[in-house]
Amino acid sequence: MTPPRASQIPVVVLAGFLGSGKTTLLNHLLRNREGTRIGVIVNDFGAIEIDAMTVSGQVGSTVSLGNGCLCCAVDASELDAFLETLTRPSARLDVIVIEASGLAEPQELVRMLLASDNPHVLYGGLVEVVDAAEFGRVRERHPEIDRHLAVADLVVLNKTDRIGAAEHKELRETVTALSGPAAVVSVTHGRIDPALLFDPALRPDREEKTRQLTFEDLLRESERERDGGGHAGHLHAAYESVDFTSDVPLDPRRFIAFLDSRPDGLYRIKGFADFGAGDPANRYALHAVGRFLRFVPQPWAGSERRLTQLVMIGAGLDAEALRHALAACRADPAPGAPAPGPADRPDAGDAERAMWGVLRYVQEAAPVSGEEASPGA
Ligand SMILES: Nc1nc2c(ncn2[C@@H]2O[C@H](COP(=O)(O)OP(=O)(O)OP(=O)(O)O)[C@@H](O)[C@H]2O)c(=O)[nH]1
Repeated sequence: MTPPRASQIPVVVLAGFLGSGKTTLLNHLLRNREGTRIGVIVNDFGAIEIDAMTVSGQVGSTVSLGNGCLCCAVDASELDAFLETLTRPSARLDVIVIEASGLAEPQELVRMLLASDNPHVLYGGLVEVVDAAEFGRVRERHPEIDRHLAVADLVVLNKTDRIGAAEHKELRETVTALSGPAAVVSVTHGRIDPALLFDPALRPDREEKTRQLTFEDLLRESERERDGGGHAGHLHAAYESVDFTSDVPLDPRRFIAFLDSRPDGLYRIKGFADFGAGDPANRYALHAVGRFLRFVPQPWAGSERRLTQLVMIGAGLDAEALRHALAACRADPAPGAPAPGPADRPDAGDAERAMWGVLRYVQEAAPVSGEEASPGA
């Protein structure tokens, strides 16, 4: 039997004004993808499978950006057609990035993605790249940048090498105020940590140890040399990752209240939640990016240890406060009980009602590869 692949693929929208550094960031992701297969849709209306691009060594020049505007020129059905191709199991992609034209209204693209009826598409966030050195001038010419920042899930303040510390501080304050709850990371040359956008692939066919040096490795090597031999240490400087594990089930109402008021800067949450008596048969896979939240119930395996395991990724997170807030979401044991057990659980009706808040965000799992229509069509 073929091992099931992820049934839903995150689709990330990469936006930003002309010259802000979108292509640079995309190339950086391609060079540091660690086996993750990335599909890219660019606004010359082509869908490019990235493995072919990296192998050819033409990453930068192959992504020729047309003059068109993706969200105007590609109507919903065309975008759906590209996504349909790229989300097919045969493409074996782990993440798809749509690079929006410098002039595109990114919120249109986000709306199209959220409205897509392709069951394999999972919204992966809106990343807005900002040219730190040009922000003031761009804002004068294009006041709509405020609107773009307001809807972004992650703001990448790029080209910070071109401004001084005081200007940087002031700019961060302005951008943070405009972007509300979005995480803001400062970088040079688009070097965000790829883990902000996608997880390293856990691919069964990945030849991890024995593989040959690839072109991608060479590109990365030469980039390091250019940076003065330092390893890509700044990669990890820009974000924090906080994990939380509990063997006491979560109280669904408290957990939803936590999610509804999650702190600014928290860009992604992923993992699994155990709601105990709320749904003893399933764990709930959780995917949150920016303000977007989705649960997918998945049956517990018989022997599986019932745990809640969450990873939170963002910028400027207060790890202690987050863990504390999550600990407070745990279901209370019954008074006097030494440890929670089946007898302590609330009555079934109340437990079910408590799940209503969670069920608002539930999407049934998409079929896995074996159930798909033939891909070659
Ligand atoms: N100094 C400096 N230059 C950068 C940085 N990031 C990108 N650049 C340069 O900025 C220019 C524009 O970068 P691109 O990645 O092409 O920007 P883009 O947003 O894709 O541009 P469009 O396709 O025109 O919208 C290129 O010459 C990059 O080499 C940075 O952090 N610092």
